[in-house]
Amino acid sequence: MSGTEWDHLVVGAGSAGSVTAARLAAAGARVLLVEAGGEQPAGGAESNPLRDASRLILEGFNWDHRANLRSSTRLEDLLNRDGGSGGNGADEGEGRRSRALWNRFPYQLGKVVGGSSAVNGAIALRPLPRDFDDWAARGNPDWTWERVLPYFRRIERDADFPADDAHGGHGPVPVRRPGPEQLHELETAFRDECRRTGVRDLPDLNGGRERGVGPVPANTRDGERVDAATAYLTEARRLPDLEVRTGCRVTRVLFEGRRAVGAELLRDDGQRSSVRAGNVVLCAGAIGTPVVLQRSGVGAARLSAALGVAPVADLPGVGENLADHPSVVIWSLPKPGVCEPGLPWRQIAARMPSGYDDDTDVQVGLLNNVETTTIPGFVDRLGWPMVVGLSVMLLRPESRGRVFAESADPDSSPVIELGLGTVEADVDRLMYGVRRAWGLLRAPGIGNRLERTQFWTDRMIDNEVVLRNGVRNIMNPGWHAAGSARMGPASDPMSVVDQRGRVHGLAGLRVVDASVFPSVPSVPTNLTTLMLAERIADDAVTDFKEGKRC
Ligand SMILES: Cc1cc2nc3c(=O)[nH]c(=O)nc-3n(C[C@H](O)[C@H](O)[C@H](O)COP(=O)(O)OP(=O)(O)OC[C@H]3O[C@@H](n4cnc5c(N)ncnc54)[C@H](O)[C@@H]3O)c2cc1C
Repeated sequence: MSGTEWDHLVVGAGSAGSVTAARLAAAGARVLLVEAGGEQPAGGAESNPLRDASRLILEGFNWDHRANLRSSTRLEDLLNRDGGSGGNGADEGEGRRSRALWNRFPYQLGKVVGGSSAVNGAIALRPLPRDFDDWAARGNPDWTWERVLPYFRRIERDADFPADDAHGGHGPVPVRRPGPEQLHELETAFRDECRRTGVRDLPDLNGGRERGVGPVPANTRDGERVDAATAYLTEARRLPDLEVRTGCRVTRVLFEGRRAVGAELLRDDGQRSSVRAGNVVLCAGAIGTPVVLQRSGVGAARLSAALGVAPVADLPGVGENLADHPSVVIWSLPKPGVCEPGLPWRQIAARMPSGYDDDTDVQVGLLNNVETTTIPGFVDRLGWPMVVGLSVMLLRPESRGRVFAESADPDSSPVIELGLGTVEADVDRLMYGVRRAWGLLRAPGIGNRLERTQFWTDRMIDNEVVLRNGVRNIMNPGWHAAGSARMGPASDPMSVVDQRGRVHGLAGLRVVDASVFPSVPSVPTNLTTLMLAERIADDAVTDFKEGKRC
């Protein structure tokens, strides 16, 4: 290894990496931020498609990951293969059978400066206080609602509830909700029908209260997405000691004994190199981070052996406990003239009990003005140019999946198994939620504005068996991968990092991204990731100022 020794090497310039690198660099640390994707196109919405918050960005700036929505025996096949070391297990023996079960879902996370925050739906929802009760109950008492609230306030510049005890008014991320006059006729009808069926108004879905229907907060300015890099890195990149290196992947972390000392890099042009750093901070996301760890020998010892990499730490939780929010969307064709291209697509949502029990367990949201050409392959599946969806998202799924490297080759794809619906109660709750959403859809204010609905009929909704099968086969993830290197006490054998993001049993290595969530919160995951990064960055800055390595 040669060249500069950095104070911090931050891996991945997504939601967490942007915050972490900016905060460390502002504190005077020499920071190298390495990002596998490229820079964003310069300029506003005319030249930079990533600014357009009226749609998801699923092509051009993404990892081309494929996910299995269920689970398979593929990991067991790999581990049990005789003398296996780093091959492609799915083509052999048992693996062939598991491949037959393979259900490939495009899982296009962000691969660009800004990461997934640059391609996402720009929904800026905070979790519920009970989400953090759960984090604390899993051995993380420093992560209660009271303790994380100041960090949410630090992030936000809330235009609707500016700077009070519960909201932030001066942070780098603008948060804004549509006013009643900005709602589309379908959105007003959705809100009215929710009210009529007993769901009360909740003007602030971020205020900590659970139930209610209200406008969806978004991290947008004048309709343009404000991603984490725009919010945090624009200023920070003017600092002399922050270097952002794009088109460059970290293939593995380098260790001296049990201390991380740097990483191996692979540029898009194939050039390999290595860098040294006092601290390595993995912010490669809930898919990227566990795979880098596994290829570095940090993970289940049996997996290190199967991959043929030297074991550094036996941490079986690396890659396990992967969670995402399953959802079912009921798609309809609007009557001519009801919807318009380019209008906002997700402005109103309701948190409510599905009816499975009395728990507030689903979010039902209206997806409006959705141009099917903006989602790869969608127009072919639906055949309609413009659609309206009622989406039912399960807030706190119990099902878990996993992600693992099948080969030490950094060019091989990770195996992603989301395990959706592997716990039956998740399917049950979604079934009840779909019934609830169907009732809303059939209300005259909404139903009269729709031409027809895809797939579902009254008879199917009424039939228990048909509904269960439909839900099981139609449920999709939300691209909210989390939990695959979870935070928890060292006494929990499946936890990977402590409450300050430090990897158990190792020095010089932190994980700061959605992979360390102890459980997936009741909302899409961006704001929670930013909060987590703000909080751990505080610790990292304190260590740096005291001259300590982590
Ligand atoms: C399509 C989509 C829609 C979503 N919609 C919403 C929404 O509306 N609201 C919401 O709250 N959340 C949403 N999310 C989820 C949210 O954006 C993510 O949870 C959040 O951005 C995760 O942040 P992260 O820092 O953990 O990972 P990311 O932001 O994904 O950052 C990881 C970064 O690391 C880079 N990387 C990976 N591996 C390497 C490597 N080996 N070397 C170097 N760099 C590497 C990646 O390219 C990426 O830039 C959505 C996500 C997607 C993909």
